[in-house]
Amino acid sequence: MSQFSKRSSSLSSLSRWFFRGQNRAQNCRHLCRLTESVEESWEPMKGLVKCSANHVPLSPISFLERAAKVYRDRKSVVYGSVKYNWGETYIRCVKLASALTQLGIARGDVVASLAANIPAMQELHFAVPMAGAVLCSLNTRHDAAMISVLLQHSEAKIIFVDYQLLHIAQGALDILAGKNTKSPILVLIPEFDNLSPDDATSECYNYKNLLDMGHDDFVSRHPKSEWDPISINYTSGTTSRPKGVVYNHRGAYLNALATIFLHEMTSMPIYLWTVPMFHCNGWCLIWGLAALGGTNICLRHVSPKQIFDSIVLNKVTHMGGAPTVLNMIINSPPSDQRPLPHKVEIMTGGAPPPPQIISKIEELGFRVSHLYGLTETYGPGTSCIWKPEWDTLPSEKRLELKARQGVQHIGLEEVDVKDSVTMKSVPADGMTMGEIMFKGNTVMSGYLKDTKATEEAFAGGWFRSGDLAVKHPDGYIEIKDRLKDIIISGGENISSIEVETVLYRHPAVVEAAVVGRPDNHWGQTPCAFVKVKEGFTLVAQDIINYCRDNLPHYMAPRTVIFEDIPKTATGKIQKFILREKAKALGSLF
Ligand SMILES: Nc1ncnc2c1ncn2[C@@H]1O[C@H](COP(=O)(O)OP(=O)(O)OP(=O)(O)O)[C@@H](O)[C@H]1O
Repeated sequence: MSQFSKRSSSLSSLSRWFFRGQNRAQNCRHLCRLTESVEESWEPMKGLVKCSANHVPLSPISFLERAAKVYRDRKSVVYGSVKYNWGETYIRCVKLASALTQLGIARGDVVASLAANIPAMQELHFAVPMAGAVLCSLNTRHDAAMISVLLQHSEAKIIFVDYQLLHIAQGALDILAGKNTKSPILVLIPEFDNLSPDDATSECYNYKNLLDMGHDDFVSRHPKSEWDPISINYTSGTTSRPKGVVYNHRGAYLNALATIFLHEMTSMPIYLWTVPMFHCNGWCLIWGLAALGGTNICLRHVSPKQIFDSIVLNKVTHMGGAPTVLNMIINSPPSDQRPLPHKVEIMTGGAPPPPQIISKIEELGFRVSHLYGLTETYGPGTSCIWKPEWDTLPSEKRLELKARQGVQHIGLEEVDVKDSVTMKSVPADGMTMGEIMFKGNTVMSGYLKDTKATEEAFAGGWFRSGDLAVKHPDGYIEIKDRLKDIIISGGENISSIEVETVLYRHPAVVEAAVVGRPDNHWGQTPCAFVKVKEGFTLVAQDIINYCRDNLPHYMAPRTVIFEDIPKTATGKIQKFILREKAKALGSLF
């Protein structure tokens, strides 16, 4: 029986899971040797030539170069009154790349950014690789201490800083100076190319100067190999300290194309940025939009009113957002909402979307697609591909199907749910749990400077996600929990996602999260954190009774805490904070 079959796991089997990891590094090294010997024995057919005519390392840089010709006069970016077309964006990127090389940036150097969803972020995604360098876009919610750690770890030579985040970056550089560590050069990004007097007198470089410095005949440094790194993305830090995930040009190219397919985008879409551009390079869509000559609509601050206004004003066709963004839209006051002039495709992912949220956002005129992935898979890795025959099913069944994480996208070779010890696929019975594993060209190159973590992640020749799921008879996967989030009570596995789904059905609940509270008798008991809708009053017993009416009793929360729920900048609930709070309560029994 699988280690994670629904009602049979115990705490000891969970720890076995971790300890088997020690053998994984060995498996991984064995696998690499096998691969080498296969390549040695291959002989090419006579007369075939691999040359520049038929082989170019894949890189998203080529999307921009083509867009500058094919979509030259189409808008590439809109940010309030700032508008550039693809011809202008291309020239700006060439000049910026040229300026970076003048500042001494060489192939493989790291250039960091700390900025909101503004046009400079789009430009840096092309200009930095065009200078042969590696972009490290940092989470805008980090504090100075964390930014200093990430700058030191990535060894960034330059950091581009949004003027609104200057104090954070400056604080980080002060910390580095205090440690006698070499600081990166700071380049200030003002709100507009016209500098304010304050910006002009600042001692650091600024974005405008750099553009002026750059030459428009600079020849881009395309990658020598498509395996060359293009970006470093630190994970969200939802469960632990952020890890530096390295992407290469080939993976970025393929995932950008796969993601535009997932969004069902056709030529020249209009995309509203509510997904942070720093998160997995905007799920690789910054590059993907260039492939289609799309328009990037930038918003500095995301609010439901701005989203609705922008959709109407800019004729937005597509947008993306974590389930928390969707939840924010549906719970916004009617005065902030506007009737949608057309169907807007909205891609959600990053956390499990409760079916109730999907239902309500669709009532507002959006069409939801659901994707799943990790920073390690360049963002999107699977999608719940919709089948037309499902359209006529009862609403509850349709939502249940759409909340599943689905199947691999075209950029990946395989996604499977496996027993993490035996590496056997779990049966497609919708019941037996295993770990989601990935294989293919859109899996990270590895963790920066962390060989041990990289080997463990790839042990057995698959990338191990740490997410627990079941596989349904139609091959679609459904996440039950993160390995670190599953609650084990009296030897039973409790999926926090299943309990949360029931909580979201309660008419007075806006947001909910469930974690394990340590318990002397049961090991853990479910503890729910609940945010109640304005105008409603609930007591803990209301929630407990509701869950007991809709779930097996052992899954119902024993503790309920009413409060706001902490989230990361990418919209993920910070369960580690909630776990600390639950732990501080002590044992219930
Ligand atoms: N559609 C989805 N449904 C359920 N969970 C999802 C979905 N999309 C993403 N996730 C969750 O998000 C995780 C990936 O998050 P990400 O790579 O952004 O950083 P993180 O894992 O939260 O950070 P850290 O590893 O530092 O804790 C997945 O492993 C999964 O648990």
